[in-house]
Amino acid sequence: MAQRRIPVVIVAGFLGSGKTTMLNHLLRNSAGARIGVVVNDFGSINIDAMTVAGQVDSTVSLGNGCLCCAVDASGLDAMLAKLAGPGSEIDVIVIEASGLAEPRDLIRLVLASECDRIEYGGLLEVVDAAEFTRTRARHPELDQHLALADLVVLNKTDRLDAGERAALLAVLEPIAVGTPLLPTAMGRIDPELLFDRPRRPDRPEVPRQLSLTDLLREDHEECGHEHHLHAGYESIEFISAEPLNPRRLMRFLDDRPGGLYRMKGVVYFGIPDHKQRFELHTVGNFLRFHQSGWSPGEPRTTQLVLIGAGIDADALRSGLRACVETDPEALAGNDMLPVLRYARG
Ligand SMILES: Nc1nc2c(ncn2[C@@H]2O[C@H](COP(=O)(O)OP(=O)(O)OP(=O)(O)O)[C@@H](O)[C@H]2O)c(=O)[nH]1
Repeated sequence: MAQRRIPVVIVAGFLGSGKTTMLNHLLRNSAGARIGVVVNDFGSINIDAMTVAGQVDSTVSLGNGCLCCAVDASGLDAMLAKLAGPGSEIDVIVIEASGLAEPRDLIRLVLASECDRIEYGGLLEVVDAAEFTRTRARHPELDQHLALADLVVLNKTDRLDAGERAALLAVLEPIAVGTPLLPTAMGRIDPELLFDRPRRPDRPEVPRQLSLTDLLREDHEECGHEHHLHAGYESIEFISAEPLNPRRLMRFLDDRPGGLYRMKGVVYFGIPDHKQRFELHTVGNFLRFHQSGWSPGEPRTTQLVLIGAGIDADALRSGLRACVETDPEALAGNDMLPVLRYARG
């Protein structure tokens, strides 16, 4: 199977909105994923806490398999190539946009990258909920950033009461039309909203002593409960042994509700010439399919997980059930065109 490209997620947000706080949170709660973080200076990333294993030039190797590197926009492509180089063990690359460039320019840089081991993975805009009105007055371009974002992280909601929060959501919704708004405090987003837990069958987990990184995980710090990050999110599973109709699934995806932060899993379309396994991956508005072959003996089934807040589970399940094709013979190759627009090998 071809090596999967490494998704590159861009994190933007105005000064002090909480980008670094969120990155530190992701590094401490990476769920086994190896994260490459690109910042424009190391200053605020909590490197001490991550057991620094070594520093080479502008790259710091973190104890949990994550890498952190500092570049300006001109060095970005070279750094992406380095992070994603042959034998790279990085699962996801996160670029903190502050001081580097406008998010739009960064997206262009990533899309135009000559490195064929990466792919653009979406834009997260971090917003300081308490300062939103003042920030917007000083930086009217914030509206464009919000419109461009795939997921808006509404941080510092601890500083708002319920009425202020509702008023802010009412202002934001028409600016970021259809884009999921994710309220958080201290950037504590569930890492699985951004990337999958890696499966490393070649290296089974062996029992071991807790490392410093394990001990620093906020799960342990706060309540010792592994899955508390999922609290407040709802997770829905959908399984179908019958193939899905690609056009109907794309219509379902186009209309997915704003509270649906993440979808992941495998889709089986079963259309002649397109009988491959299509892995679906959405982060907010961002959507991508990865095509690959089925492993020997792997059942040809669609299996999806939907994660969100305030979502109507029954409506989503019945929406997906309506995508099941009862007459696959009626489908032709060109029914796959809407899917293939979002697909990579
Ligand atoms: N009350 C509160 N404070 C927060 C929250 N998130 C971050 N902070 C604080 O806000 C300040 C700025 O956070 P950073 O994470 O450094 O913000 P940033 O976007 O990386 O800032 P720059 O790198 O300067 O652009 C820090 O003092 C954080 O501790 C939150 O949800 N609630």
